[in-house]
Amino acid sequence: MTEWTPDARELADLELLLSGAYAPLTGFLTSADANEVAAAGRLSDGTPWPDPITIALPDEIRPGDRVTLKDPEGAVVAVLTVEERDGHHAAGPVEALDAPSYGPFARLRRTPDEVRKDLPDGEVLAVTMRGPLDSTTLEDVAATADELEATILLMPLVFGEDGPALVRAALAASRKLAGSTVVAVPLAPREDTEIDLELREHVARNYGATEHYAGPAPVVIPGPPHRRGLVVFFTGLSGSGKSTIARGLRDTLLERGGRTVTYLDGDVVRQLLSAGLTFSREDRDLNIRRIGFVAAEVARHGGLAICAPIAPYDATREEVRAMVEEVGADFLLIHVATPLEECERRDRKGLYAKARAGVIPEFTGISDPYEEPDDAELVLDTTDMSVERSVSAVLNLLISGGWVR
Ligand SMILES: Nc1ncnc2c1ncn2[C@@H]1O[C@H](COP(=O)(O)OS(=O)(=O)O)[C@@H](OP(=O)(O)O)[C@H]1O
Ligand SMILES: Nc1ncnc2c1ncn2[C@@H]1O[C@H](COP(=O)(O)OP(=O)(O)O)[C@@H](O)[C@H]1O
Repeated sequence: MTEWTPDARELADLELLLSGAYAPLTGFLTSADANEVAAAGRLSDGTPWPDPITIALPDEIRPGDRVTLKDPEGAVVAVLTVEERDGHHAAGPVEALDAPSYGPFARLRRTPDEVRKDLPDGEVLAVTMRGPLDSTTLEDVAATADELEATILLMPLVFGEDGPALVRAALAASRKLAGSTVVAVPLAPREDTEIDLELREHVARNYGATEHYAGPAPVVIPGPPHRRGLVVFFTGLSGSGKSTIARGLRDTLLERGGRTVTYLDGDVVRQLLSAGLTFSREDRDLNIRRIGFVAAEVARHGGLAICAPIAPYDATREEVRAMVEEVGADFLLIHVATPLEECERRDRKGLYAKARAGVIPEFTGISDPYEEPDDAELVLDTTDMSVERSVSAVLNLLISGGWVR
C-alpha cells in the first residue's frame, strides 16, 4: 500500500471528513462534484456545499490504489481508496485507522456525534472563533443566546500555530458564558470570506447548531515579553523514550501557553533537513549539527526548541550546547538513560532484532557506540516510570529554572 503525507490544510479537511463534521461528505470530492461546487455551490446531486474539498497526490497513484495517509510525524491517520484521478487531484472515500492523536487540547477535539449527544434539547447558538472574543462580542453573544433561549457552543477553529492560544481564549470566554461548551474544530480558513462563512455554518450545523454566530477576525495574541531562548535537547538510545517525552512536553507547553515551541522530531529531520545522510559517525555528527543550528536559530529569537535525536557523541552534543549559548540562549541536556536491555525489550520498530541479526549495520548500542553524557541537566531511566511522570520531571526542571511559568 502506498503512503502519503498530505499538507496541513488537507490533513485538517481529512480530520473533518472522518469526524463527520463535513457530513454528508465522506471523502475527497470527485472532479464532477468539485466543479459543481465551484460553479453553483452544490454537489452534483444538488446538496448545497460551499467549498471543493480536494487532495493532491503524486501522479503515480492511480485509481484503485489504497493510500495510507500519515501526519508529518508519521502517525497513520486514514486510508484513502482512490476512485478517480483528475490532474493532481484524487477523489475517493476515507476511513480512519487508528484512534487519532491530536496534540494539545486533544480532549476538546470531539466529534459532532459526541457533542450533539451532550447538548440539551432546544436552540443551540454556535460561535465560530478565529480570534478571541472581546468584551463587546461576549456581551453580544450572551444577549443573542438569551433572546433565543439557546445553549452556547464555542467553536475555536484551530488551524496553525495559534490553535492552542485560540482554545485558551475560548475556554476563557466559556467561563463567562454560563452553560456554554467548547469544541475545538480544525477548520482551515478559506480565502473567499463568503465561502469561509458558509463552510463555518455547515460545520456548525453538523455539530448541532440551530444558529451560527461568526466571531471576529483573528488578532495576534501576544506572548509574555522578555523570554530567554531555550533548547531542550533529549539524547538516548533508540526506544529509550526521547520522542514520547519530547512530544508530551511540547503538548503540555502548548496547553499552558506563554511560549512558542518548535519540535524538531528526529524522523522529520532525517526526512528533510538531513535527507540522504547515513548513520556513519560523520553523517550522525552532521545531522546533530544541523539540528543544533536550527534549534539555536529558534532560541536566538526567544523561542523554545525541543530536539530528540540519539546524538551518540559527547563532543557533538557539546558543540550544540556552545552554538546555543553563543546566541545568548540556554541549553538543557536531558539524558533518557533507559538501559539497552529495556530498549531492546520494547523494540517498537523491530530494529534491534535486525541489528542483532546483522541486517542493520552500525546500530547504536549494538554495533555502534553511545557515549553516556556526564553533563546532563536531567537523567531519566524510563524502565519503571510512566510517560506522565517523565514529562512532568522535565516540566518541573523548566519551571524551577524560570523558563516556564
Ligand atoms: N544504524 C542505526 N543506528 C541508530 N538508529 C538507526 C539506525 N538506523 C536507523 N535508525 C533509526 O534512526 C533513528 C535515529 O536517528 P537519529 O537522527 O536520532 O540518530 S543520530 O542522532 O544521528 O545518531 C532511530 O530512531 P529512534 O528510535 O527514534 O531513536 C532509529 O529508528
Ligand atoms: N516513561 C516513559 N517515557 C517514554 N516512553 C515510555 C515510557 N514508558 C514506556 N515508554 C514507551 O517506550 C517507547 C519509547 O519509544 P520512543 O519515544 O519512540 O523512543 P525514542 O524516541 O527514544 O526512540 C514508547 O513505546 C513508549 O510508550
